[in-house]
Amino acid sequence: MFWNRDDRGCVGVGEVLRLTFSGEQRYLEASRAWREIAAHAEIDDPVGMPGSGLLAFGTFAFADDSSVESVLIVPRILVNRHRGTAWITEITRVDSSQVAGEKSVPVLPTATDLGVWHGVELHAASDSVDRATAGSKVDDYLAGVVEATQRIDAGAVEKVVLSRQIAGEVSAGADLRVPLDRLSAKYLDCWTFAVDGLIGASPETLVRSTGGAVSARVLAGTRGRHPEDAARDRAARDELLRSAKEQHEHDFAVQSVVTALAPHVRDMRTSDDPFALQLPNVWHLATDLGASLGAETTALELVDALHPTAAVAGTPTADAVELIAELEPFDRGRYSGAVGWIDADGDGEWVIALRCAQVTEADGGSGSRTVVATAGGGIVAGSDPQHELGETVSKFRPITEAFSSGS
Ligand SMILES: C=C(O[C@H]1C=CC=C(C(=O)O)[C@@H]1O)C(=O)O
Repeated sequence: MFWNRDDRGCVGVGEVLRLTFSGEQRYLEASRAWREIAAHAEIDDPVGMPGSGLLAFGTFAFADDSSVESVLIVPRILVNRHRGTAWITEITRVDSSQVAGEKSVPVLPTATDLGVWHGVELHAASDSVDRATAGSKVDDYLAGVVEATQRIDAGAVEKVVLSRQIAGEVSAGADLRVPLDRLSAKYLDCWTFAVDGLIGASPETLVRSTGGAVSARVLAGTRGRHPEDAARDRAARDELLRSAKEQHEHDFAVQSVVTALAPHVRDMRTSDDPFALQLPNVWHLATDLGASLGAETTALELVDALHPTAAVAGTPTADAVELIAELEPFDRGRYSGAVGWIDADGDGEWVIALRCAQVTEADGGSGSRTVVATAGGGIVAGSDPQHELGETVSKFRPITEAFSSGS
């Protein structure tokens, strides 16, 4: 397991506890279960930093009725760093499955060079391929966008986020630290993560809650980057900042976060106007939000209040979620759900699982693993299907490049 942004993050090794959740109450059930575990844990934490002591990583499904399970995983060993400070945490489980007096031997990870990587091309499904296992079809996506704009014109929703999938196979023995290393080296403004096979680098902080301070970064509104042509790149950024359509789409996302957080926080403040966040693959309209935690609320309870924001579902939320279920021909799984960590105080950092891929367990026979990446975008009145398709291509880039055979 891996969680890192620039000079802050941690690696989790092994697994002492795995809790699974599903259904509408998954975030709240996870929060309740975690409170219970934390209350009974004996913790020796001389570090006292965000993420020190007992911690669980989690990845949650987007949809209430997803067949993909949501998990909290407590690693056996945690290796953390926070700027200039680094520490190791060992977690053991003392219950009936462990004999009294039994000694658990810490297995510290040893540094090894990055291993074999042959690369994988991720593709949308063609007519002849089963879309459940090999991505969705581009034509289905384009038809979905057309249908969505018609529904918007008819007043069914104001905004809906539609996504599509691409897929590929990584060969047996492939070292998944290679794509992770590439993501983390390139996407410095993003949280790079690997939790239960979900690998990605997300720029969107759903919520961070540490020591009573709450923050979020809301993103919606996108333009592809043109790093090879500085003038064109600047023009794309300026056009994004001026676009009434993108500002409108962004406002929905900010409003959904402000409304959901308001009952749980005090002194909420946001940046005045959206700013242009520069990532290696795209420009995004971004709004940063800060607040103080109002009552004793865990980070997972805040996630429950926030999910799904208009950046990944739409407006109004319930109608948008229904339309997504109707127009997307696949289960999103953990894409656009929350991924992050929670500690024994209930503090945590959760990002929206974007720019990511789910890697399956190795196949028993061939040893290969399937990689399914998902990306989407907000559809509002006047959205153009080809433009939206291009936007998904830009949003897939972190994953297609990280998993490619190139260096
Ligand atoms: C839904 C995705 O991005 C969201 C986050 C930022 C910008 C978005 C947009 O401009 O549509 C999306 O709301 C995705 O990356 O799959």
